[in-house]
Amino acid sequence: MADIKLLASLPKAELHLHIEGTLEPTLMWALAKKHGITLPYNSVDDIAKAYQFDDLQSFLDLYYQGANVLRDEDDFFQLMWAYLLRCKEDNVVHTEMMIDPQTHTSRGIGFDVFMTGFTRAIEKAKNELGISCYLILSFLRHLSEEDAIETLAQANDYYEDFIAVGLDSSELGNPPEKFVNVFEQARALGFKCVAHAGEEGPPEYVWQALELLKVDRIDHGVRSAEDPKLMTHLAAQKIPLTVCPQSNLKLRVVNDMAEHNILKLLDEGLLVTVNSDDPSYFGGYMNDNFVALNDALSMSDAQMIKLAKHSFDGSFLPETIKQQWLSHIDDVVSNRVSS
Ligand code: HPA
Ligand SMILES: [Zn+2]
Repeated sequence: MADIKLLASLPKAELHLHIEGTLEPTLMWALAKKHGITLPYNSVDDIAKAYQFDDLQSFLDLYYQGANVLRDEDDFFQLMWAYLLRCKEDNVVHTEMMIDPQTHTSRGIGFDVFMTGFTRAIEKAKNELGISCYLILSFLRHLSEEDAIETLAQANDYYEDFIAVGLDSSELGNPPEKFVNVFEQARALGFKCVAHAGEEGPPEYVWQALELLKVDRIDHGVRSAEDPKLMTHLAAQKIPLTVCPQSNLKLRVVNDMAEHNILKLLDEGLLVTVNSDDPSYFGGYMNDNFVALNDALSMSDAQMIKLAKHSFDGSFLPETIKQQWLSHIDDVVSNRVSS
């Protein structure tokens, strides 16, 4: 069983986080009141109680409904700032966050509104909390590729604020091959690429994300374990998998945390990382996910340290910065051993 005091002392990066999924019931309630929006809940407690899901789609329905309270620049600032304060608590020093622009543009809220709020909070976090942030423009895969292409064009004035493009929402029936052209355009513009694959979808979707979308990492990817050839490929190419344990449990990708395969993937040499996905909806932020794994699977200190190191290895940070954080982790570990 890993030492939880060690967890707090390890710097970590978060690589799979949807900013709209950090909307806590208290903020949702306050923003609904501010904008005169009627929610289908009677209290803040009622909101939290509604977060029981059967699968990905049942979650997405509430997630898009919740995002409807985000209306003005300050709402987006508050959302981002609250998450970055939580990062500080968990010793998350770097975060690469997905934004779903179509969730907002489809409601008539433009990039000028949400990007201004988000970047104001990010700048404040850089200065006051010492946290670095990258943004990932994520396309909603239940919508058409034309819609994704239009969204990429609309982001034109904000390209320098994004490091990558991503692909999220309803996976089954919306395979990566649907988005070949928009990912090709994004790569030509210099963006890194990520995609959700192998969460509910089969290993074939992970292959498509790698071979057709040419992604730099896979979000989730836990179903890769069903394909030995894919496992060998992921290990050999050091493709990061951004795994989200509490999300997998809440969305019934696994039936029991004790059945989660992340440590098996780790021990088989894959570059797996721990992430919170949509922490407000799934019951925990970064360290909560580590604790849930540790409680169910009793990870070793060595596994915990490796997962923290992988979070930087799998990030889009420049090599020099990655190395600084990796040696920082070595220092934390050796000080602990010697004290
Ligand atoms: O885990 C997820 N999967 C797919 N789409 C999402 N959008 C937010 N979270 C998720
Ligand atoms: Zn996700």
